[in-house]
Amino acid sequence: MRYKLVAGNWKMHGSLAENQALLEAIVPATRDLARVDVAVCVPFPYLQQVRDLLAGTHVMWGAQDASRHAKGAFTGEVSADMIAEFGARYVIVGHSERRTYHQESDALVGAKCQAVLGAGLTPIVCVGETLEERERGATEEVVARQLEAVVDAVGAAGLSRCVLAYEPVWAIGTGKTAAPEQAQEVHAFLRRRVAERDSAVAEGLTILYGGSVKGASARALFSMPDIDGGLIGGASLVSEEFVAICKAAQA
Ligand SMILES: O=C[C@H](O)COP(=O)(O)O
Repeated sequence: MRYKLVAGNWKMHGSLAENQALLEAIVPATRDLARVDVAVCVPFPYLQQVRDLLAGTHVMWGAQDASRHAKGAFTGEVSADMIAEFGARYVIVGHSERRTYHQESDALVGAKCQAVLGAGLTPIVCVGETLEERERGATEEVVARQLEAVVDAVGAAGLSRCVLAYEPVWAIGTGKTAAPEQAQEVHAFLRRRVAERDSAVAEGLTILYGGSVKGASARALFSMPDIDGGLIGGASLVSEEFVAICKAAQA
């Protein structure tokens, strides 16, 4: 049986003082959960602080993006190796905010995924449809295309070292959580698509749901057979909410 994973995506939020207070609340409150992994993905400048605060604790941590390049004249870019040097575990790749605001293509997301795996880190690869795409019945086509770009880049063996996150764009930061059955349908579809390549990889693949998850909505989502936890935005900045979500993920 797959473990659950609850990963906070702080996005562009935080300060040294706020991060410390948040982590000091989250660490003890999530210490003894059964079969739940907990992680936070933080802005680059806070990697060192988070490493120091989380050293020796059960809470894992990571970044929110990485360059496709290993090194070179790429002003403003941060390589996966640099992130790995801090001792990170995860890097979010292909979040819809990067696809939309930074024009990241499916091919670039695949290349970034490859770079992250090459650094020995675990990519949390995001896929998801816009409202317009859902309304015209293109959800499966869109997430399949996004998934295939990753599999083309890293193969089924590479995918087995990734976490997948289904994040319907219309549910991100809007307060409109997908209904558990609605999310389950897409998660099951994604797992079936992976199974067409490799059934063992599909069975072992952790697929998170992201999009306005709150303490109150988490348990119903996480009780679905193909939903293995959550990628949490806004609620990961509020310790009581994030802890409630982590508790809802317990077996
Ligand atoms: O990565 C997290 C997702 O974008 C979800 O964000 P949200 O929980 O604020 O809707």
